[in-house]
Amino acid sequence: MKIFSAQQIKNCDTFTIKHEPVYSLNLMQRVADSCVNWISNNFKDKEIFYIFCGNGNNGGGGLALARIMYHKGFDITVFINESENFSKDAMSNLMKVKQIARIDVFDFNETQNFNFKENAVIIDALFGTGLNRKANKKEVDLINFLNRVKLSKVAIDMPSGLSADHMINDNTVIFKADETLSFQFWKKTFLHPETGIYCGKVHLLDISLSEEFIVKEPTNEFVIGKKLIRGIYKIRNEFSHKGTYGKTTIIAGSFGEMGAAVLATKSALKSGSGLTFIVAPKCGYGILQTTCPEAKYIDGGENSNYHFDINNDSVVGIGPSLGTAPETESAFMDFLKSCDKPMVLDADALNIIAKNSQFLKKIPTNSIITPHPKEFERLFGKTDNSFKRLELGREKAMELGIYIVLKDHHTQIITPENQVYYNITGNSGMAKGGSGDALLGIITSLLAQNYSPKDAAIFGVWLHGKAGDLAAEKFSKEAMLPTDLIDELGNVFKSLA
Ligand SMILES: NC(=O)C1=CN([C@@H]2O[C@H](COP(=O)(O)OP(=O)(O)OC[C@H]3O[C@@H](n4cnc5c(N)ncnc54)[C@H](OP(=O)(O)O)[C@@H]3O)[C@@H](O)[C@H]2O)[C@@H](O)CC1
Ligand SMILES: [K+]
Repeated sequence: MKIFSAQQIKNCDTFTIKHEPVYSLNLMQRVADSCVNWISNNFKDKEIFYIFCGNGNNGGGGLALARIMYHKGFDITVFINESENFSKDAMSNLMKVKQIARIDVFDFNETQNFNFKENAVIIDALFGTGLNRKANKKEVDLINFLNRVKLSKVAIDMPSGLSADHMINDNTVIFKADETLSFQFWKKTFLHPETGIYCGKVHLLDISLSEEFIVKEPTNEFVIGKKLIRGIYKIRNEFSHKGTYGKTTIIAGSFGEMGAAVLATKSALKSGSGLTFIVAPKCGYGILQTTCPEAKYIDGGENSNYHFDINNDSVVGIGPSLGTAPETESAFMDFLKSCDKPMVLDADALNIIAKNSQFLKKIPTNSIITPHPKEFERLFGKTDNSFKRLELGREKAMELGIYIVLKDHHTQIITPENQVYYNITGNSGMAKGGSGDALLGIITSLLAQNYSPKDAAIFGVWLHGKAGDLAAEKFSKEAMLPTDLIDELGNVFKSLA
């Protein structure tokens, strides 16, 4: 799914209006209809709606929504800024609302003394993608006031005050929505933690904008959708044997932290690897042979790994709980110098490289690194926010010729071709030690099965999140464990096949 900027979305609206063709007022009606459908289906216990409408087309959509909802039997009150000029389509919808005697229309000034009823819903149709200035005092006061009212809140297209494309300033005032009903496309700001927090749950409504425009318009930012995953996923060939599905070698674990090796190995086994090896210290031998009998054990040292005796034609995933003992560090660096095949690196493998940054260039081209924000910072330096972090990630992925899986609520896969793929599967139940180890196992296993590094990273991150969602459904976000996530991988594969 492509991510477009506010300007590209505007161009898409204009193109659709011209080429479908459809009157802009009718497109606005379509927008409102799609919102009414969603609201009728999802707010069955709500009757009273307070709709706050701006003067541009976001407000115009809100006014159309007010009329349609009124005719469906909802109790509607509208708030507007009477003193400002309205866009043509907003004015046309305002006139229609004013003809309905039973819809009360108030000025924003009257909000503070208004008696809001319980169990009602506030709808924010103040600003959408068109906002290109700071909100004025009247608007800021209104948004601040609405943010204090304790009712359910729905934003139309975007929470008002948010930009579609950019990070916000500390003093920006933004409507805080529980649900955001947006049209057709994810906006970049919905996907970053500092700005996405204002959106609540995002629901994309299809308003049939021009497919021709969408296909042709270039972008280098995407959201990973089902269609992309279905294109990547390779059904297993029945005429095959274990050699068909590659060799995976996990290098992980140290004394007291053998769980990381178990999780990474199990994940590799459970995501289809033909043959799986685990290089781990002797102290973990019993644990690994018991928990992962399908994997072949390779001795990596006494209490930590310091000789990496790997099968040359296998794909390596290295790092979980490797430790940073001096003998491990020097063995790892020798290993890195000797490799030219893409591998997957996480955790202590990245921490060791961060301490010796000249080794960044030794990471084989087309490898995949999977840092969380702190590991990213250790590797590449501090940035002010997640938008700047992503920009730095793009520079580094291009410079080093590697894939960076930047772990976050919406993990970003950054390619050396300067593309970014945001993942939207997964949940806060995965914010637990061990989740990253499972991700390393999955991605390494896919790479070993001949998925390209780009596909392995995208598919691996998506699978991991999807399995996490199934585990959360079963056990709750609080109680689910990375082990439960690994157990759900099978159900995700079943849903794809
Ligand atoms: N084409 C369509 O029908 C479609 C429309 N869609 C919907 O429209 C939204 C974008 O609408 P948009 O560009 O009008 O700006 P919008 O986000 O409301 O910003 C608010 C500020 O803009 C200004 N303002 C702008 N024009 C003005 C005017 N003529 N007359 C007066 N003011 C005007 C004004 O600011 P000011 O002039 O005071 O600086 C206002 O405060 C989009 O998010 C989506 O909801 C789509 O869903 C689908 C197709
Ligand atoms: K809005």
